[in-house]
This record gives sequence, C-alpha cells and structure tokens, in this order.
Amino acid sequence: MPLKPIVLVGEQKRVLFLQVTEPIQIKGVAGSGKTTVALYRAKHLLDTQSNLFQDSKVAIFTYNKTLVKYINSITPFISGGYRLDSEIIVPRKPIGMNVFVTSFHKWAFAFIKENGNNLYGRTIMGNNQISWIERSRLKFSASDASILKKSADFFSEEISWIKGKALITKEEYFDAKRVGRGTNDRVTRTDKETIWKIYLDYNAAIKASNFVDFDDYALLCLEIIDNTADMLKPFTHIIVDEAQDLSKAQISVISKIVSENTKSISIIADAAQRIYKSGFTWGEVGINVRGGRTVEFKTNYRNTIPIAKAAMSLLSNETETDEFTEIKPARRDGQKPIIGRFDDEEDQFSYLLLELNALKNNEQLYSTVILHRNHVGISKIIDFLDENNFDHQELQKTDDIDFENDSIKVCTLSSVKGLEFENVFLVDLNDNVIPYPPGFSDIDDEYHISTERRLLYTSMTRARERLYLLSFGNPSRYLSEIDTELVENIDSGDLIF
Ligand SMILES: Nc1ncnc2c1ncn2[C@@H]1O[C@H](COP(=O)(O)OP(=O)(O)OP(=O)(O)O)[C@@H](O)[C@H]1O
Repeated sequence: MPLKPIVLVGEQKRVLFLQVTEPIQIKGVAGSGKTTVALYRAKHLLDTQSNLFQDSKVAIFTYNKTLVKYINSITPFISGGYRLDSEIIVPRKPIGMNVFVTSFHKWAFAFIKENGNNLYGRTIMGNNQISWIERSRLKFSASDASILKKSADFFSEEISWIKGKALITKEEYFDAKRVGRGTNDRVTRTDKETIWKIYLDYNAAIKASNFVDFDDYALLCLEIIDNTADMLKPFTHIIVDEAQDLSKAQISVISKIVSENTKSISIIADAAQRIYKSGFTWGEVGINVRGGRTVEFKTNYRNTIPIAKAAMSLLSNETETDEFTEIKPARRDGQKPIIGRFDDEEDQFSYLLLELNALKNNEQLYSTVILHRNHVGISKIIDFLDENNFDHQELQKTDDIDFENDSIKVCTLSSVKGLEFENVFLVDLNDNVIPYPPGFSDIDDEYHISTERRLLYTSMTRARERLYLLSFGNPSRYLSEIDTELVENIDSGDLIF
C-alpha cells in the first residue's frame, strides 16, 4: 500500500533541508519518490517556515487534475515532520496539512476571474478547437504552400507551442528553436510564414467570438500580473510537480506569484516522462537550478524489477537521452509484464475478463486501472465493465476517488501520469492507436514517435505489481521495442475457456 508514512532516505531527506530562499529542482526517475518527497517538503515548510502570526502559504501546482485528486488522497498520510538528526517522523501538528493543491488551469481560471474576466463556458478545446483551426487553415488553402497539406492537429500543436512559449511577434517565432525536435524539424522559414498567418487568423477569430483556448490562460495571467503594480504574491512557497509538461508561459506565471522574499519554488521533473511537446530550458524562464540546487533521485521504489526493466528496455529506444536519470530498481522480484497480441478485439477483451476475474478471486483486484490512448476507447472499456458487472470509476470525471478499493479505475494514458496502481492494464495497444495517428506531421515524425514512446513508458511505470500490455490486429511498433526476454508473450492461441 502506498498510503503510508515512509522513511525518506539519502537524497530524499536532503531535499527537505535545502535552502528555502531560492529555487530548487528534484530530478528523478519514475517511482523514485518525487511526489512523495514534495509532500514532505510542503509539510516541512509549513512546520518550519510559519511563525506565530502567519502560516506559510504553500501551494502544489501540477499539470492535470487526476494528480491533484491523487495528491489530495495521500496528503493526510504525511503525518509528521522530519528532524535533521533523526530518521523518525515526529508529528508536530494534527494529521493532515494545509497545503493548496491545484492544477495550473484551475488556479489560472480562478485568478483571471478574480481580476474581472470570467472564462466560464468560453474555453474551446478538443475537436471544437480543431474545427476553429481547420477553418483558418482552409482560408489559406488557395496558396500552394505545401505545409497547408498538414492536418489541423499539426497546426493545433504548433499554435499551442507558440502560445506556450509566449511568443509575441513573428520575428520571435522565426528565431525560436524547438528544443528536442531533433534533426527532424523540417519546418522551414516559408512554412513558418504560413503557420504564423493561420495562427493570427485563428486567434482573431476566437477572440471575436469571445472565446479563449487553454493555452491562453497563462498568457492572460501574465498580462494581469505585468499590469498590476505591487501585486500581493499569493504564495510563500510553491512546489511544481510534473514540471516537464508545463509550458514556459505557465512556469513564468508561477515564478511571478511566489513571495519575492523567499523565491521558494521547488521544481519536480523527469525528462523521460515528458509527454507534451512544450520543451523549454530553466534559463529561458529565468530560474537557476544549477549545481547544488538540483537533487537527483535514481532509485525506483515503485515497480517490481521485471516491470522496471521492461519499461527501461522501451526507453532505451530513445535517442536524445542526455537529460535522463540512470535508473536503479529497488523493489523485489515479481511476475514478468504480459504482452498480449490477439487476433481480434473479442479475444483481447476475453483475456482481459479472464485476468480481472482471476485477480478478483485472489483478492488482488484492489487498485486496478485500465488505460486507453483515447477517449473513445474509455467509453468502450466502461461498456465492457458494465456488461461484466465490475464496479468502476472514470478518474477524469469522478471527484471523490478511493484509489485503493476494488472499483476498477479507467483513465487515458495522458491523465494517469503521477499516479500508481497495483495492476495496470493497457488495452488497444495497436499501431493505429499508439502512436496517435493525427499527431504525425510527417510519416516518419521522430519527435511524435518519441513523445508517444515516453507516454507509453510513463504509463507502464504506473504499475507496482502487475502490468498487461494488450493489443489486437496490428500491434503497436512499441511492443516489439521491448526486449522479448523481459516479458511473457501470449496470443489468441493461449486463451483457454
Ligand atoms: N524511501 C522510500 N521507501 C519506500 N518507499 C518509497 C520511498 N520513497 C518513495 N517510496 C514509494 O515509491 C512510490 C513512488 O513514489 P512517488 O509517486 O512519490 O514517485 P515519483 O517519483 O513521483 O513517481 P512518478 O514520477 O513516476 O510519478 C510510492 O509508493 C512511495 O510511497
């Protein structure tokens, strides 16, 4: 069970006692205790940095709301404060702590509202946003620019990147380099001319209809902050979890809402788990976490050794690994991850049913999640669980979640980051599902293939005990990238009824 006080070791404990008057960074592999240590640091800051007159205001920011729910569920278990000279957790205050946990977007929405602009019902997203972008793309389709043949998803990603970088002028866009895009960044200057026109047109169109998109939130916050003289900083200390997936604009906002006296920002990041194509450097956002200000966690406490090894074997196919941390598995042995390659969907679900029933009969069903790459797949899984009378909860839609009961959790790969479960099933790992087809800007878009690989790696590392990678028809290319010796392979021929 993860919901327990643990004994922080070595570097983990050192983090609590790092300076509180400058930014720090915790880098670390999946399952190395980054989130856990963040909570202990929050607790420590509250205990040591508050005074008789005022409690420190500590906030934890993260990218998605499922992680907010998870953090809230484990926070009461961080029941004590650490002392420098002892391994024992000494409670100083009653269980639980007064930390504000939020996703960036939720906080930004409230902040923008407080400043007179209510965005309720005015945020375009998903397919609706894609349609707006498509309309702008079509306006330029008479031109013979070859870039216009690319999908609206491509332009959507580029627009998100422009906004995420807070680029204001065309010149800034022309000069900006895409970190991590590798050798495959084939967007030329002429292409950028066209993209910029579409960007301006899309922006003007949504603005004229009084809409914004999610990337506008950070830009609106920056506008408010930059135009408010002597703004009262709402937080004394900020901890940013999963920082690798926030944009430059979002991090800039966060750095401007922390007390000038403390400048206390604790950044938690793992480049190997970056799943959004946002990419920025700390230098760009004016945060210095070099030298002693960065602590690296190498030990993976979450996964069994076979799961950790299989996940690492997938990750070893990455080419740009400079920022990755070397991984040391700390946990015991366990069963090998299972890769299922079935003839058809029916066989895949028959196998899933067999395994879920086996877990139930062995009283091992608590803490089980079934993951899918896309939202349509989520509905299919929910139907399957309904038909077979399994209690279930959709993580993105449910507020009050018990992460450790028998009710099966269902979630997308992107929203499961930061969480952990005993049993993790990934279904439909087919090549027309992952890598996500609309995300390709070229047939051999290395950057997209790499981002989706990291997404799969992140999802695999959610499993504490058992991991199932299931596919049918044409299996995803990633399944064959995992060393076959490290997994148990099964197919339709192994199904016994
Ligand atoms: N020192 C420790 N001893 C025992 N267990 C630990 C220790 N540190 C962390 N853990 C456990 O390891 C698991 C992973 O911790 P946590 O979720 O904080 O990792 P993380 O680095 O944030 O992971 P990720 O980046 O993959 O989301 C948790 O179950 C936590 O309780």
